[in-house]
Amino acid sequence: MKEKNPWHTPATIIITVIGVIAIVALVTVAVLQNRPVLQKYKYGIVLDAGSSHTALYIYEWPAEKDNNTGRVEQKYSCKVKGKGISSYANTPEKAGESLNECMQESVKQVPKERHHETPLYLGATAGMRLLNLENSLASDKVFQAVEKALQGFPFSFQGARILSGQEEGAFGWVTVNYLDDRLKQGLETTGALDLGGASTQISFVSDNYDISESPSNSVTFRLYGNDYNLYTHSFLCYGKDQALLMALAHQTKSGPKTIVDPCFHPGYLEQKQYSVLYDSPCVSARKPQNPTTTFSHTGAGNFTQCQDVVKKVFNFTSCQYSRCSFNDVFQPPLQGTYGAFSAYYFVMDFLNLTDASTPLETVKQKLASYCATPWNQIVQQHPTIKVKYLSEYCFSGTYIVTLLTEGYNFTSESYANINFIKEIKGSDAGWTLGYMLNLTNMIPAEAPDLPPLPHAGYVSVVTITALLLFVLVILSLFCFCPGFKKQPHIV
Ligand SMILES: O=P(O)(O)OP(=O)(O)OP(=O)(O)OC[C@H]1O[C@@H](n2cnc3c(O)ncnc32)[C@H](O)[C@@H]1O
Ligand SMILES: [Ca+2]
Repeated sequence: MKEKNPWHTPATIIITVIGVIAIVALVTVAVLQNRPVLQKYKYGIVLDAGSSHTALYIYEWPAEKDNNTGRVEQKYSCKVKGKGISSYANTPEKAGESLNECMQESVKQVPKERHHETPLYLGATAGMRLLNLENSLASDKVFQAVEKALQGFPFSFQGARILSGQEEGAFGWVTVNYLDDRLKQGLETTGALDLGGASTQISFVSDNYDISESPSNSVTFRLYGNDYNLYTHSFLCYGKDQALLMALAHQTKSGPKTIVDPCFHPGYLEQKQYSVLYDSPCVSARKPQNPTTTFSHTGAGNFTQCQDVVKKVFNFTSCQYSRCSFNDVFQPPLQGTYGAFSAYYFVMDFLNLTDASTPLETVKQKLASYCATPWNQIVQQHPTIKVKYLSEYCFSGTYIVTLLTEGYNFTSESYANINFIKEIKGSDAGWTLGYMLNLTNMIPAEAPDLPPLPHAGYVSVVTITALLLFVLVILSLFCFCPGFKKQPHIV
């Protein structure tokens, strides 16, 4: 006699098969219905026409989610060869031509079917601000040439313009906090420090400060349901190239034939032209009366003396507000952490000083020893680095430390809150992303309604519930239907 398995009745087999089919069907429908839609992307292009060079960035985001949950990421970047567009004041057509190579590459990078709907923006910063101050006709011509060149590409060109200093500072802050996911999550924000060639920006949220004390330094945002009261200031002429010109102008007031500059390495010697040095609105007013045509620029390599020279480019004597940074500019108390990018990063990275755990005192000691290193030794140690950059790292490092401590009032303690960064999660830190997010209304004022569960959680809950229901049905059949009870079958 063989006991037959009581589950092997036609009824249980049919119920089991139907049950399994039902569960598979239920889970499949739920997963398909709620699966993220096949990823199609949209694109936006921003040209950052800086004082020293132009860079192109292509951003990409999932097509279905452009106004709430989708992340915008940098897909591609291209460094335009040559100098910034403001350097083409005398040959404006060349400013337009200079953009062709990167633009042609963008045509390949963005899928063809998206070309016509991809917005293209050009924002110019301090180089064009200075050219506009000096010669507005020349700056208009440069813009005309650039616009003509950009209109020749298949994208949706949205115009070329000069950003105000407030915009440049505020959009840099938006970029850093967007990439760090601080805005969407309503987390404490991080400040943004941007050091360009011709201007520098500081932007941060400081609680309990009175906006009305200096309304021009205040920008208010409502992003993802949170209000932000941002302090921002852009110092024209305080980018590292113009600051160097100002420091040299201080040392050549009397029009000497030779200067011994503590911000350059011992043994450094270069003949420089007065006409080139004073060819900028940041210094032109200080031009000596009867200078020789050239002067010998020699180095002494002394950090402390270099700091004294650098301090002379700041004016600390007057402040009409409750507190100031420098040049009679209001600045509320520093607060929180800061991301320092562009030249802050390039310079501190070269000097191996980007580690946030390096104390300010150590930074100064390392700079002092770097500045004191003879020029021929520096050149030998770094054969691949552009000589112009190489010769200026001592000045630039000293300028950065002086700007942060004497200018913005960072102390040994608060200096530890500065992170020197180039990019965040693969996207470069800078104003361009924030500018595009703003112009495409990609950051909503109110928090988007998100589904209560993430997709994976939703699928798990549906699967587990279906399984539980199935087990429950089988158990109840087993308990309450007599035909399902275990019975010996006599064969
Ligand atoms: O914001 P503005 O003032 O318009 O200027 P920019 O946008 O052209 O300025 P960048 O941040 O691109 O660069 C800032 C400065 O850093 C310089 N720079 C770029 N790469 C560098 C490197 O690797 N080492 C040293 N300096 C560098 C560059 O020449 C500028 O003087
Ligand atoms: Ca810049």
